[in-house]
Amino acid sequence: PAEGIRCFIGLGSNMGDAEANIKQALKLLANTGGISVASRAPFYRTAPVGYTEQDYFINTVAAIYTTLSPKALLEKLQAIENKLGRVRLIRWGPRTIDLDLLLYGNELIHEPDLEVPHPRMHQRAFVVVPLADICPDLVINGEKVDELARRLSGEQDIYAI
Ligand SMILES: Nc1nc2nc(S)n(CCO)c2c(=O)[nH]1
Repeated sequence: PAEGIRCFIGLGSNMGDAEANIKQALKLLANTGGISVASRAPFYRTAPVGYTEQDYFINTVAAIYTTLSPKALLEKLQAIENKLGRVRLIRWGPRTIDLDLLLYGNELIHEPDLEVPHPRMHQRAFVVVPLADICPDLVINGEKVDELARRLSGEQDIYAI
């Protein structure tokens, strides 16, 4: 059986070969001590939200189990972003890879450098739609994630690829 806490990670890329970047990030994640990748959703092409003057993204969500603490897990995610050449030119701007810690078990974490559940995840089709693919019974912000996915995908451009 998988060991540790079940977490959900959002993966996104809109620079370079986005699908290859995400596949590489998943491989690095699976090869990280203290992390096992349990499942991932299909890939989606998604309209940029937040900073919209940029290309469409490829997004997915993965379920992992980890024995790492939230901070240690966050450091591993950032290390993978750096390894794949993440350059922060414009905050919210284009990126080769983005790994967001969405959920860490049922924990609520409010620290300057870490907020879990991710504060904007319930507003983002690019998170909620793939999340509903792998865990439709989750409840986010008091709403079943599969209902949230149906509602948000009617408002934001998102295409299964
Ligand atoms: N569609 C889409 N829009 C985004 N805006 C930001 S910021 N990001 C980076 C993830 O927080 C994304 C993204 O991954 N996908």
